[in-house]
Amino acid sequence: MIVFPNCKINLGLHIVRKRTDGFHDLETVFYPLQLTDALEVLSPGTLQFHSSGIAIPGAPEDNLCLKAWHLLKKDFPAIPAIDIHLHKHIPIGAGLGGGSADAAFMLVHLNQRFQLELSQERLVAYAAILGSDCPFFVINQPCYATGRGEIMEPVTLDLKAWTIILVYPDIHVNTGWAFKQLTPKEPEVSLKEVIKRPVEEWKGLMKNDFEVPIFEAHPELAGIKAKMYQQGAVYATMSGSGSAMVGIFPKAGNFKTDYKSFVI
Ligand SMILES: C[C@@](CO)(OP(=O)(O)O)[C@H](O)COP(=O)(O)OP(=O)(O)OC[C@H]1O[C@@H](n2ccc(N)nc2=O)[C@H](O)[C@@H]1O
Ligand SMILES: Nc1ncnc2c1ncn2[C@@H]1O[C@H](COP(=O)(O)OP(=O)(O)O)[C@@H](O)[C@H]1O
Repeated sequence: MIVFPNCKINLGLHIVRKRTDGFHDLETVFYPLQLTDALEVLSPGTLQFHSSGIAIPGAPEDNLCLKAWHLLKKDFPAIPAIDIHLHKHIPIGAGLGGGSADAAFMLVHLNQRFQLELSQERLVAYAAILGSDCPFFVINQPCYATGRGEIMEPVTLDLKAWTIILVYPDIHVNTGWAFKQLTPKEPEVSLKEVIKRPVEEWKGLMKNDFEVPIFEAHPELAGIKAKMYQQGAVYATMSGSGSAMVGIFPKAGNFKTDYKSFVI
C-alpha cells in the first residue's frame, strides 16, 4: 500500500507567547498543498526503513516514519513489523512540514490497516508527541491553529483559483534557533479574521513573524519575496520557519527564478 504525504504552507504566523515547557504558543493558518512524498508500507515485514529521492539527514532509525510505528506499537503490541520505503520529494527543513506529514500519514495508515479504531482526536494527540506540525496532517484541511499548532479549527479557504509557486533556495533554517530569535507578542488582529478577507488584501494584513530575523540572516529570501511581487504575485510569504518561499499568483502567472521551484 502506498500513500502520498503532502506538504503544508503557513498563511500568516504569529509567535504569541513563550510557554513554561520551552515551546511557544503560536497562531497560524495551515494550508495543505499537493507536493508529496510517496510512502510504501509492506506487512508483515521485518521492521526496516529505506528511502530514495532527497537524502534525509540523520540515522534511518531516527526517521519520523519509524518513530510513528514505535509510538503506536508501545500501546498496540499486536501491530506487526513492517517494511517501509519512503521516496522523499518534499524539500527538508524548508518550513513545509514534510517529515511531520510522513509521520502523520504513517499513524493514520497504521490505524486503518490494523483496525486500531483510534478517533481523530487520539490520532492528533499521538501526532503531537512526534512534532508540533504533525497534528495538522491528521486533519489535512485548511485550519486556523493555536497552541503549538495542535488546537485546530477548519477554515473555509480554497486557493484553487490561483497558481501557487514554491521556491526553495536550499537554505536550511533550524526551527529551534528561529524561535529563539523572536520576542513573542499578542497579535493586534487575529489571523482568524484576516484569513476571511480576499486574497488580494492579504499583502497589507498578514505576516509571518519569522521573516524579520530570518531575512536578516539570509537577505536573498527577502529578494525572492520582492521579486515575486514584481512578477505579479498577489501575496508572497515565507512558509513556517523557512526557507521555502510561497507566491500566490493569478492562474496564468509565472515566476522566473534560478532556484528550485514548484508550480502547484
Ligand atoms: C514553525 C512551524 C510552523 O508551522 O513549522 P516549520 O517551519 O518547522 O515547518 C512549527 O511550529 C514547527 O513545528 P516542528 O517543525 O514540528 O517543530 P518541533 O520539532 O516540534 O520543534 C522544534 C523546536 O522548535 C521550537 N518550537 C517549536 C514549536 C513551537 N510551537 N515552539 C517552539 O519553541 C522548540 O525549540 C523545539 O525544540
Ligand atoms: N521522514 C522524514 N522526512 C524529512 N525529515 C525527517 C524525516 N524524519 C526525520 N526527519 C528530520 O526532520 C527534520 C526536518 O523536518 P521537515 O519536516 O522536513 O522540516 P520542517 O520542520 O522545516 O518542515 C530533519 O532534521 C530530518 O532529519
